[in-house]
Amino acid sequence: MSQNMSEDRDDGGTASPLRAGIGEDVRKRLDRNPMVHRIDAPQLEIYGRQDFLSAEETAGLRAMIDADAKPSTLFSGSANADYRTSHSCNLNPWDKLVLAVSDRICALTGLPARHGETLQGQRYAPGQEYKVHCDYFPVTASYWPQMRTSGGQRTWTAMIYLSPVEAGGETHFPQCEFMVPPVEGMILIWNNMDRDGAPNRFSLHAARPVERGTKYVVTKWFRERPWG
Ligand SMILES: O=C(O)CCC(=O)C(=O)O
Ligand SMILES: [Fe+2]
Repeated sequence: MSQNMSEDRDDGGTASPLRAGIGEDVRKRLDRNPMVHRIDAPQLEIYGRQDFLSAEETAGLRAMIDADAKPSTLFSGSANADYRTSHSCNLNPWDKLVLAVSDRICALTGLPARHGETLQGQRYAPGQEYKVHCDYFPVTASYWPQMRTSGGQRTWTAMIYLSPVEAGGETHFPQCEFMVPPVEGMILIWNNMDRDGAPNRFSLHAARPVERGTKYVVTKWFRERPWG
């Protein structure tokens, strides 16, 4: 393999001033927002904010998910029957509510709208889960060259809980030894990169199986460059 090819392939997997700068900008912005609290995890930048959406907004998004959700696939497109057992869908980016929620996420984080992927909705019935994974792209994946030219690496993830869950359904960060129980209307925001802008293995996470109730979330993944 030529030097050039290996540089191409490794671009998303190494330290990067661009990604480090994005991390710092968002961190500074969230740190000075009194409504936002930093979750105490020394190896991971992760924040929460309660009441990010109203009950009317969460109900509206749940209805959109119920109308469109299909069995979830993995990013790789692989049919992995028991890895991600939820139902999911991309939400219509031109819908008024979806636009308002996306704009609010961008205002909170300071991240540009054009770096954000389409808001994705997800629903978990009892027993359904999303096993441990990282949201950033592995540069060894077959789809990486395509991702690299369509916005590059994923940096921050913003996820909003749209329903209370009676039992189970926590978002678990096993490398950091904590989990977040779903609270309707709360947004969780974390940086998938470390301080140097390299993929952070401490961002590994899972959606634990729902035990009782139904869990709904929306997720927005942000790229290091404009997406598309
Ligand atoms: O549902 C959750 O708690 C986590 C979802 C998730 O990991 C994702 O959408 O990338
Ligand atoms: Fe995830």
